[in-house]
Amino acid sequence: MKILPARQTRALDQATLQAQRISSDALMERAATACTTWLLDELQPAFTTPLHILCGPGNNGGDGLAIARQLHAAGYSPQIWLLPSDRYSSDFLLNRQRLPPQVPCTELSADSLPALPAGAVVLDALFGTGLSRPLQGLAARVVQHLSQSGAVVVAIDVPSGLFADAPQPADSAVVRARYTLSFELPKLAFLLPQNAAFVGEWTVLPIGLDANFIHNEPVDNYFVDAGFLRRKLPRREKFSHKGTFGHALLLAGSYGKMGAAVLAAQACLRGGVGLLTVRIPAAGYDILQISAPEAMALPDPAREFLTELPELQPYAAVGMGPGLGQEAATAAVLRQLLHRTPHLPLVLDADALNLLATHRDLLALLPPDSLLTPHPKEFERLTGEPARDDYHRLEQLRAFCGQHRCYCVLKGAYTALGTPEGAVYFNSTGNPGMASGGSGDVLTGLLLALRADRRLSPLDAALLGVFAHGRAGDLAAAQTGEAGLVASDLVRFIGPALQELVDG
Ligand SMILES: NC(=O)C1=CN([C@@H]2O[C@H](COP(=O)(O)OP(=O)(O)OC[C@H]3O[C@@H](n4cnc5c(N)ncnc54)[C@H](O)[C@@H]3O)[C@@H](O)[C@H]2O)[C@H](O)CC1
Ligand SMILES: [K+]
Repeated sequence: MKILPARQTRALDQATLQAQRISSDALMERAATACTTWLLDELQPAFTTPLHILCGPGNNGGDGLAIARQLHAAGYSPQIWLLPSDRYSSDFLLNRQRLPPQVPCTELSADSLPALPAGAVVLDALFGTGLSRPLQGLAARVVQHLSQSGAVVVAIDVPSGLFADAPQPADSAVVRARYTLSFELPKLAFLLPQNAAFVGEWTVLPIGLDANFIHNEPVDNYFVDAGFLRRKLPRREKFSHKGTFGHALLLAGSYGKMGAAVLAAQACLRGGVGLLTVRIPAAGYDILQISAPEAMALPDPAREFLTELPELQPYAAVGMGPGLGQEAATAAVLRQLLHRTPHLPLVLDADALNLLATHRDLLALLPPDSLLTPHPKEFERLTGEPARDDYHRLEQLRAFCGQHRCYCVLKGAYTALGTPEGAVYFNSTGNPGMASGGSGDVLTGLLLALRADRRLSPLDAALLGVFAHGRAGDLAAAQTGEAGLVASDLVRFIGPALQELVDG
């Protein structure tokens, strides 16, 4: 799915009205119907649950008024609270008129705020994508009042006070929603950790906005769900052989961290690689042969860490990083690798990234389309500059990928894949159970397998790998629970996760 900024969202509204020859209030009615349906189907409030709807002066408030009318028609007794303004949108006014007289409608003021018992449901329809400045005065006071209550807050389109695609000043008043119901496409703000406490659980409700417009509109950000990846992973043809899927080389492990090499190797094998050779320090030889018998072991002359780069001629892709350590001799191996692989697909992770950050001249040697997989701390070391906030980090990601012509997987909830062209793809799979040691090693191995597969573009390999890794985590957590999930469980579910992508 594309992620549209607020400005393009308004253009999308207009395009929809023209393409479908409908009035703006008809579109508002659709949006309200989608919200009402969600409330009745998912939240299922009792008829006795106190239901308050806070309405601002624009179309977000108009949505709230239309939802109130629909809830009233369904037998509920919503109470409306209006934020006074000197200007109301025309669809707000129209829906104000359409409101049955039985629905109580009160103007908010500092002395007149709704009493909100714990368990009350509050729909926040104060401000949506039209928010142009931080909330102040009465609106901020209402938000504060809401935060202090134990009410279940459902934000309509966006939690009021939250900018849909830009940071707001620290300490701004923003509604803390339990649920956010957004229309058609997700907002960038929903995908950033700094906004998690405001957005809560978010859902996108389809309201039939113009698909043509969405298709043609250029954007910088994408949300990657299963539909987005449909048919990107080709099935394995009957007459395919191991050459089709490539021979990968993995450089990994050091004394005490041989497990990282094992996990990455197992993930690469489960990722469908044709052949895998693993370069490990000599002390890792038995460990690897026993725990990943399908892989060939190519031990380094040194016992505890890597000191020599093997011949690269046989390989379709090279991965380096898991469990490496940061010895000077290993840094020299990375240097040789970068010098000798101007065209080989590379996947770099963990200590390979830390070595890049401490030997910064190496960054200039990265072959185009290299794939880097840092977590935020490693990414900060790579850029050399702490991010001011999540939006700044995204700008750093775009700049870094553009400057080094690389793909960069910034790991976290909604892992963000940056591309050399400046796009960012947010992943939709995965769960907090994956925030534990070894998960990253598994991702590296899986990505290495997909980069060795000559049928896939660098972008598709990265998108598919990140998605399947998270999906494997979701499948595993269904059995182990989140706390009990360990990286080896991810390995077991890579196969099923990839198969789902093939089967669509
Ligand atoms: N996107 C869709 O498909 C649809 C969206 N709908 C809803 O419409 C809103 C956007 O409506 P809009 O009228 O443009 O903006 P708002 O309601 O968010 O409010 C604008 C209103 O408020 C003033 N304002 C802005 N910031 C502040 C502030 N900090 N303090 C006070 N006042 C402020 C501004 O000047 C305007 O007057 C969208 O989110 C959806 O909920 C449609 O219903 C249909 C489809
Ligand atoms: K809102």
